[in-house]
Amino acid sequence: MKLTEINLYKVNMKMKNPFTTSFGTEHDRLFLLVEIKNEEGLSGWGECVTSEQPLYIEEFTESSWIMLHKFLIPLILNKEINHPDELQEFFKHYKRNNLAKSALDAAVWDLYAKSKGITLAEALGGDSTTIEVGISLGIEENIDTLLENIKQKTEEGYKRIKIKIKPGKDVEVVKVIREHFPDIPLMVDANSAYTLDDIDTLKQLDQFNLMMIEQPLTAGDLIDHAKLQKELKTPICLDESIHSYDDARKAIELGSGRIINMKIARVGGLTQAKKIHDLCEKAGIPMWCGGMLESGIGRAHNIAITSLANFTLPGDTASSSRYWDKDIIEPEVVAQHGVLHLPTKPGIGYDVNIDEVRKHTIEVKSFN
Ligand SMILES: O=C(O)CCC(=O)C1=CC=C[C@@H](O)[C@@H]1C(=O)O
Ligand SMILES: [Mg+2]
Repeated sequence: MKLTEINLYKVNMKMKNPFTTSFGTEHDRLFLLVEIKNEEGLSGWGECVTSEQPLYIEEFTESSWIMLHKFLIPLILNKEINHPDELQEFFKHYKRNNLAKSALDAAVWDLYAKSKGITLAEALGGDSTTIEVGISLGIEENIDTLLENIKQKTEEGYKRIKIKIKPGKDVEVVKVIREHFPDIPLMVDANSAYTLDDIDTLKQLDQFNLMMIEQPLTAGDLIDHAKLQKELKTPICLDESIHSYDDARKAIELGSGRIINMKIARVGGLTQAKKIHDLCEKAGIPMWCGGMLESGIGRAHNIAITSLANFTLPGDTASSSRYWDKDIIEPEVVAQHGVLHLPTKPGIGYDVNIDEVRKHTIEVKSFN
C-alpha cells in the first residue's frame, strides 16, 4: 500500500481529575495524533503519547511535533509499504524519539490491518478475545482520598490496583492500604524516585505481599536494579528502563527485574513491542501493558497488543471514563468487572470521532 497522505494533529484534552506521580501532576493532556491514508482512502490512526514536559521520558509534545514533521514523516510519505515492519528500516538512522516513531508505526499497523480486513489484534498474532484490566491511581495528599479511590475501583471490579509512591509517601501509605484491603492485588510504581541508598525503605515493602514494585530506581538503569532485585522478595517490574529489544535482553540476562511493563510507545511501536513480547515469552518473563493516560486511540492499540499470549498480568487499559468526560472513539472503551472484550471490526476496531478530535485540536499539519 502507498502512504499517500499524513495528517498530524496537536490535541489538548482536559482530564477529569489530575494525576500525580513522583515527578509531577498532569491536569491536561497535550499530545499528538497521526492519521495516515492509503491510495484507497482508508485511514490508520496512531497516538504520540508525549506530555507537555519531558518528565517521564526525554521527549515532549513540542519535540515530537518537530521530530515528526521535520524528520520522520518525510521518510515515509508516498512510500509503498507491504508490511508495517518495514518502517524500522526507514527510521533506523534516527536515534531514540520512540514516542514519535511509535505514533507512525501504530497508524501504519492500523491501516495495514484495515486494508487486510482483519483486526489489529489478529494482525499482531494475538488470539485472546477478552483481557483483564487493572487501574493506576495517582499520589494523593490525603490518604482517605486514596483509600476511597481504591474502594471504588475495587468495587468496579478492576483486577489489580497500582498506586504511585515517592520518598515520604511509601511504606506508611502501603501499610494503611493493607490494613483496609489485606487481600487486593496491589502493586506500587515509583517512577524512578529512589536510589540504592534507599534500600532499607524498599526492603520494608517486602512485608506487604505486593505483586511487584515498578521502576524503583533511575530511568534507563539495569545494573542497580539487578543488585536491588537480589535483595528483594517482591518482583521488580521495569518500565522506564526498557526502550528497546536490547534493553529487554540485557535486563533478562542481568536479572534486573522479573516482570516487564510494556508500553508500545516507549519501545518505538508495535513491531518492537511484539519482538520484546516474544523474547519475554521465551525467557518466562510475564508482561502487562502500561498506560500513558491515552485517549481512546492509544488505548485501542494497547488493547490489541494485550491479546498476545504473554500478557498474563492485568494492564492499564481502564475504561475511557477513567480519564475523559467524552473520549474521541466510538464506542468508548468500557471495562466490566475488570474485563474488556476485544473489538471485532478491522484495524483498531473503534471508530475515530473526527468531530470530537477537531474540537480538541489546536494545530494541524497535512502532508501529501
Ligand atoms: O494510563 C494509565 O492509566 C497509566 C498511568 C500511569 O501509571 C503512567 C502514565 C504516564 C507516565 C507514568 O506516570 C505512568 C507509569 O509510569 O506507568
Ligand atoms: Mg510506570
